Amino acid sequence: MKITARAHTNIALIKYWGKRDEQLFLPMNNSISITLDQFYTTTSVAFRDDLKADSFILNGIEMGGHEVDKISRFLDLIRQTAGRNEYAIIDSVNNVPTAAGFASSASGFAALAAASTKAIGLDYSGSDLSRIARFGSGSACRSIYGGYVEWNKGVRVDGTDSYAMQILEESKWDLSILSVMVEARQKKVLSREGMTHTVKTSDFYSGWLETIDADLNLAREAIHGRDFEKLGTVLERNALKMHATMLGANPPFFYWTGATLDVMHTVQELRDSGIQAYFTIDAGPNVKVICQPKDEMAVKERMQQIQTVREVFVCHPGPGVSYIGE
Ligand SMILES: O=C(O)C[C@@](O)(CF)CCOP(=O)(O)OP(=O)(O)O
Repeated sequence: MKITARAHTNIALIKYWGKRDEQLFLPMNNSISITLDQFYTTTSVAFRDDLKADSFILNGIEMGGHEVDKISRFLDLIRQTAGRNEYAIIDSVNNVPTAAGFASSASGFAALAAASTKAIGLDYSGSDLSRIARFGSGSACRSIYGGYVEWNKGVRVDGTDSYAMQILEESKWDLSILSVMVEARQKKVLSREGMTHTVKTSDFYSGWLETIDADLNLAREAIHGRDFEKLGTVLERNALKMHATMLGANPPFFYWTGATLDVMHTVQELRDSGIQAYFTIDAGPNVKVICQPKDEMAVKERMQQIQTVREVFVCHPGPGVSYIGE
């Protein structure tokens, strides 16, 4: 039976940057994110006993090699959990503008986890689904829920207590998340490699871990209190500290380009002019600018005036995973 699921991508406000267990995808620290309304992946899965291997169609193109292997490794876990051995046909469509440079692994693996568990007969939801989506990509475990989400790192060695929970549903606090796309220049260091290298070599990584609980507490208080200035201040500082750990790695590395800095300076100029806007940056040169809906138009127009900005996509808090059709 074919099952279709949809999951939306998320942006971390307090970052996941480093694993304590690479095999079990167990993070060093908790992270907090917002699920976005505009960017999502829709994935259909059908297990069939007449297939000789998994097949993976992404945006209408049959994938091969590394892409299929990644999916099959994840499906092996699903098959093992269900005690089944059939192969599957996976058909995935990313509603993420390619220019957006968004890591669609979070929405991709959350949608795949939801569709494949249901298709194989596992009735997973909530924490069960978040826990198994984590094995696809850490940040995917947060996309199971909508709105404001926290991934609890867990303390158990086997990772059974490492999964995400919703802090506040999407309809309870509307914010504007502007995805500001700039020219990508250098080869992207994937976040998985980047965080592994940082944990292993960065002189600044211990400072990151020492200050993360204070950041998490401030972010939780800000979300519960709908305190935008408090949330913006902590999320911008947290992103800068994450990127600082990379500068302390050996060899150092960084994702920013001149255009990234153009956006960062402009956001700070907006604040100097009285408009509350804050930025966060992940494993790439693009910047996400967060503001209140009342300032969205002014902030978007200012971003579009920056010569080195290619495009600006506007998002708001979005929903958790859902099933479509069947
Ligand atoms: O999203 C965040 O908290 C912060 C980051 O985006 C910063 F770049 C990392 C996301 O890492 P992910 O792709 O989930 O890694 P995986 O577990 O190795 O697949």
